[in-house]
Amino acid sequence: MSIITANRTTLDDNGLFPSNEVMLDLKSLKKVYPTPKGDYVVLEDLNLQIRKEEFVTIIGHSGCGKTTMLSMIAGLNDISGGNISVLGKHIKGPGPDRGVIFQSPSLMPWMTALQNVLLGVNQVFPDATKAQRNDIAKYYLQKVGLEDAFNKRASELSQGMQQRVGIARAFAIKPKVLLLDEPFGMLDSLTRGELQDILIEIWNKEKITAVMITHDVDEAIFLADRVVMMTSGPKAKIGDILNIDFERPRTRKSVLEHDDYYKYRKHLIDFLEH
Ligand SMILES: Nc1ncnc2c1ncn2[C@@H]1O[C@H](COP(=O)(O)OP(=O)(O)OP(=O)(O)O)[C@@H](O)[C@H]1O
Repeated sequence: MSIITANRTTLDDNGLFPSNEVMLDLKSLKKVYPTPKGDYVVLEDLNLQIRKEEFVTIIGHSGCGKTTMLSMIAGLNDISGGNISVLGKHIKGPGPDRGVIFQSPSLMPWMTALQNVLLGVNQVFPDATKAQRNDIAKYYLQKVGLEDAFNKRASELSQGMQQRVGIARAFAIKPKVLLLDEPFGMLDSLTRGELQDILIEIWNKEKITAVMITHDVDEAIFLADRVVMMTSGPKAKIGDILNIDFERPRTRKSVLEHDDYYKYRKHLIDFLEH
C-alpha cells in the first residue's frame, strides 16, 4: 500500500479553505515591537489558515518571528494589526481553548507532577468534583508514561520527565488548539523520539489542532500534515507551505524509507538556505 494520499481538501477561488474546516485563521497579522532605534516590524501581512485536527509545524530562521506568532495565537502577546480567530471568533487574550507547551515546561518545582497538572485542570473544570479532576490529571500523566511518578516533586524529575508533565498539563485542559514552541529542543534524541511518539498518539486520539515550532527539519516532516515556512524578518510572512502526504499512523522507518521523504527534506532545506 502506498503511503502517499491525495490532498482531500479543495481550496476556494481565493485560495482559502472552506470556513467550516478552519480552526485557526490568521488574517493580515502584524507585530511591531518598539525599540530604542524605532519600531521594529517583525511580522507584516501574515496570512495562515489551519484546519481542524491538523498538525502543522512551523520552520524559519532564528529570529524571524515564530515565537512572536505563536505567542500572539496563545493570546500572550498583543496584536499590532490584523486579527486571529479560533472557530471564527476573534481572540482577545489567552483562553482554555488554547494550550501551550514551551521548550521549558516551567513547573512549580515544589509541587508534585500531579499537583502541577491539577493547577490547570482546577481552573478549567471548577465544577467537576475533586475526584473527577484527579482522574483527568492522572489519566494524562499515565498517557505520557508517568504513572509511577504522580507524587514526585517536579524538582526531582529529569528534563524529559518534566516535559512529559508539560505535555500532560497541556492536554488535560482539553484545548481545541495545542501550541508548541520547540517543546523537545532541549532533549536528547532518544527522549525526543519517545516524546514525539507520545505527542502524536495523544493528538491523534484527542483530535485537536496542533501548531508546533521546530528547528528540526526531520521532526517537522515526521509530525506534520503541513510544514509552514516563514520568511526571514523583518516583516516576516508565510513564505511557502509543504503538504506532507504520508499516511497515518506513521513510523519513522516507513517515513525514512519513502522516496518522497528526501524530496520533502530537500524542499525545506532549499527554502532555509535561500
Ligand atoms: N519583546 C520584544 N521587544 C523587542 N523585540 C523583540 C521582542 N521579542 C522578540 N523581539 C525580536 O523580534 C524578532 C523575532 O523574535 P522571535 O523570538 O519571535 O523569533 P523566533 O523566530 O522565534 O526566533 P528563534 O528561532 O531564535 O526562537 C527578533 O529579532 C527578536 O529579537
